[in-house]
Amino acid sequence: MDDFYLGKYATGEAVRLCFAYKNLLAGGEPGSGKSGLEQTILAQAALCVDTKLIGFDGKLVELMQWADVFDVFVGPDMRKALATLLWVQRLMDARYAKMSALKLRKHVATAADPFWVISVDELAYFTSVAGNKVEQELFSALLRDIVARGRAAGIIVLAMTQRASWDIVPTALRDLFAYRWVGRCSTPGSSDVALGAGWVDQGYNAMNLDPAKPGDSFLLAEGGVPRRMRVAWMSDAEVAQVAAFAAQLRGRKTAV
Ligand SMILES: Nc1ncnc2c1ncn2[C@@H]1O[C@H](COP(=O)(O)OP(=O)(O)OP(=O)(O)O)[C@@H](O)[C@H]1O
Repeated sequence: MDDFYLGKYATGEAVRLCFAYKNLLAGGEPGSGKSGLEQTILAQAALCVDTKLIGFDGKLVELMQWADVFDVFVGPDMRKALATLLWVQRLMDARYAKMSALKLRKHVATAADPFWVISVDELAYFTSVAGNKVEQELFSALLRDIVARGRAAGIIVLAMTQRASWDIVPTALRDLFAYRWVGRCSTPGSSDVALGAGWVDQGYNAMNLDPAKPGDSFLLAEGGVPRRMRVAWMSDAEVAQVAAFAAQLRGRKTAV
């Protein structure tokens, strides 16, 4: 989980990020390249033997190719979504109890006690479309708790959203993400919601990204300054090949 390749900075350097103990928020209008980013990350996480994966896919489109790789897959099913987050919260609490007993500040991931990567696509589906208001609020509260406390316990959240707006990504949630990525947005406000307030005024405005270049984006990594980048792209056939190999690696299915 410590050296993932995501694409190239505008300067030509490779974008490499450590995902151990780091969460990522990705926002951008439809077609801006969020799925490309998500697939690139999942393709690498799926090949890590000390990592388990949970996919939330309200649209049943983006993550279906990883269905045989996910340890838990949640489609458009709010009850399963909530049950899954409650299970993750219990796992997190149990890990904290163990860490506290062993006087450890971080969970040490092993194949037997791995990292859990939770990919949520699309955040707004579970917080404002599916289920009723009480369920949506519970989903938001559980996810916020997991993003806030999960890192040290080896639980990593990747949250994707087309709707980078304050109601979907409140500041208190956004600020918990060490990594923030924004693809093209239709308003400067959305750009700031994803990256952080004030970046548009400093010239980092995702509304100015070229809509003809999906994957063109800004990446803010841990308190730095956003950097322009282009996400690497994997075709459906390439994703299918990696997914089949990862499934085989995980003892699920024979690779094609
Ligand atoms: N990094 C990239 N390089 C080249 N082409 C890309 C890249 N990212 C996306 N594309 C192209 O743009 C299309 C839309 O991208 P993608 O599905 O990733 O957008 P999205 O933001 O996830 O959209 P939605 O919110 O509708 O799911 C892709 O099908 C692909 O053709």
